[in-house]
Amino acid sequence: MSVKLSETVDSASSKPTKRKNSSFIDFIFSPKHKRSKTSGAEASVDRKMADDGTKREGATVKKTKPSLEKSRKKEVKARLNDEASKEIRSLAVGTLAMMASALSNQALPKLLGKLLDEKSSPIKNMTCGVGQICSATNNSGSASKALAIVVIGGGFASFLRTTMLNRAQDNIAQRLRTKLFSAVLTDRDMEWFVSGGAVKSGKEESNEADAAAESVSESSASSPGAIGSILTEDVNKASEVVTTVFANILRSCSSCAFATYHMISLNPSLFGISVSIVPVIGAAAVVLNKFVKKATAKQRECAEQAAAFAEERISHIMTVKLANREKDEVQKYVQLQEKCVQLGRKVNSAKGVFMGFTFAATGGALYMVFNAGGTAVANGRMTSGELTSFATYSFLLGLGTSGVFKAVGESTQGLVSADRVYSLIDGSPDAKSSNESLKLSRTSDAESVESITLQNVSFSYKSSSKRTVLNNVSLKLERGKVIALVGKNGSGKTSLASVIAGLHSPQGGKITLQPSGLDFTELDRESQTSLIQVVPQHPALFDATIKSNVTYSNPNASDKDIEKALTITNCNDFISKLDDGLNFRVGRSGMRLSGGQRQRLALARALLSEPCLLILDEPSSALDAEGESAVTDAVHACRNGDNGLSMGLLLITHRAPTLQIADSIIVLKDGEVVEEGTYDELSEDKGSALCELMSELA
Ligand SMILES: Nc1ncnc2c1ncn2[C@@H]1O[C@H](COP(=O)(O)OP(=O)(O)OP(=O)(O)O)[C@@H](O)[C@H]1O
Repeated sequence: MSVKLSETVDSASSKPTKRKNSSFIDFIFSPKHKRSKTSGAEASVDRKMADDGTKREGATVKKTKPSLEKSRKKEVKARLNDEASKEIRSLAVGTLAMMASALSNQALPKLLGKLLDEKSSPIKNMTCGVGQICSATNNSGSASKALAIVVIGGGFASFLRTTMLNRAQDNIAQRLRTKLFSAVLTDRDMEWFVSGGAVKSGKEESNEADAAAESVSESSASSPGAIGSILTEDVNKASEVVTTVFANILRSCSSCAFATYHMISLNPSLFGISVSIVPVIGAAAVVLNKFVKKATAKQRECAEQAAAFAEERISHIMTVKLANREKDEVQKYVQLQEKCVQLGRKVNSAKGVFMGFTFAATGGALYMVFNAGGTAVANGRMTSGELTSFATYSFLLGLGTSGVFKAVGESTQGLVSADRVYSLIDGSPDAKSSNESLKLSRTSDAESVESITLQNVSFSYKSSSKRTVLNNVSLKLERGKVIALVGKNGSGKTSLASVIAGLHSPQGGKITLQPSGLDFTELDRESQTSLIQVVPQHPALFDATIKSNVTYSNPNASDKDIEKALTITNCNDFISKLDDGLNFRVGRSGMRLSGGQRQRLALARALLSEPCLLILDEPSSALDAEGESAVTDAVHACRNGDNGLSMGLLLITHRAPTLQIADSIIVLKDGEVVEEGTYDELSEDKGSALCELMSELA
């Protein structure tokens, strides 16, 4: 059998591939405007350090030391810079346009002052001819013309700034979303999804949670609601950091610089008075920034919990309604929302205090400026137009200063979000790298597999690793043979099926392909799914047409193949009665079909990929009639494979008629195989584990 290394799916593509020596945002965030030098190697060391000292299973990071927080921050910034560098053209045009619009804003006060002086002293701008006939010189319209140019130019620059920066932001957000979605879908094993992704970060935070929050699953990190919240809100905030927020900081800084220059050139002593408030506002901003950062992290976590809660209740709406718990659930959701709102209020109050404080301080400074400036005008040291210009520049300086602080606050929030995004992208270090996987050729290698053998397979779930769910399980699954797997509830049947299908990796023993002896767990997912298909007890269908649901396992299947799979599974009968036939939309989770019809379609889907082994988890008793014939169809398909290529069938069942058609029965008890034999052999021995089990179930 020829085996080649898989074409590597670059799982690392979701991780930073290069680091820039200097960064947009280091300039902004570095306290002394010190550029961070983060090489790829440094970044990986950073990540290792972070991994060593932090609990980073899944989506969350538990910070233990300030230094780690620093290195993580550095890494997040470097990765955002990588993203920004891909949008350099839009960012450059947008930033230049923003600077141009800032310049036009700066020119306005001077031109307005000039216009005021021209209008208030028209005589200065008049030329008087012989006979004292005076007329306004061309000079009187110069301020108006310049104003018109500045206003139109400024408008165009604003248009350019908005479109280019938003374009860059949308592109970055789109790439982050794609990476994140791809990481979640491809890099995570089933364990991550079923165990909730992670132990939540910051126990100290959950201690503060109120009763409602505590009642919500602590492990919501991998819930669709939580992931959805990160995909939308956090990605938006993260992409803003290197686009609009960065440009806002630049604009505000340049605004401050220009205003300062003009104010000094107009009246240096007045400038001294007006900037006396800056250190006070700066100190307030530093305090605020620290608080906002902490509160934002808590707020985002709370939003994630609420989203996970809502998503779970909506997806299990039937259970909620059957238990008549709608009002209770709404109440819990309200409590969660209240908790989030309270955290949001803290952030908003802090911002409000800062804005109010800034307003009062700026107002005070303006009062002092006008007081001293009025005297200067009265003494003829300044014109009223110059004072107006000065006051407007003071206003712009205040606006610029608060703009810088506001943008720094936003970037702090954005970095918190970016950290959440990258933590989810990076994921669990246990996820199998596709680089290490083997790929089977579908046509030759997969078809040559005659059986799949389990030798002393042991397995525990990582979330409860001390409990052995499967213990030294050995069995052989051959093409053309039907094996029935029986056992009490919780004996490990579904877990065994998941391990065989490659959804979970066993901690002990081996699963090998015969006759090649290849290790099944070493294969990539594509090869694994080409060999083994599972039809679960409650198969999931997507809200799409019957055809796209059936071809989900093999999108390239021909119409002939689809027709054949539907015929084998006896789907044609009910499909022909539907208005749109194969194009009938099955509704969310296939709810527009009966349980048995869903089971049949799932069976057709599994057969369409022509596996070596099919695992069928029998439907529950409520679906008995339909389920039974679906099982019969599966048995038929197993024994009468195409081109003489039959398939193995592992049936998880309890029903006697199914047991009778099986070639062999395996009885599982507490994760161990306690009995194996034909139905006749095992049912003859009244003391057998099978008889004991059947009498218990009767
Ligand atoms: N995701 C999980 N994390 C931790 N433990 C789990 C998980 N899933 C199942 N278990 C545990 O593993 C054991 C075997 O469960 P499994 O679902 O395989 O049993 P089963 O034989 O299929 O049961 P049933 O007949 O009720 O479907 C159970 O004790 C169960 O509590």
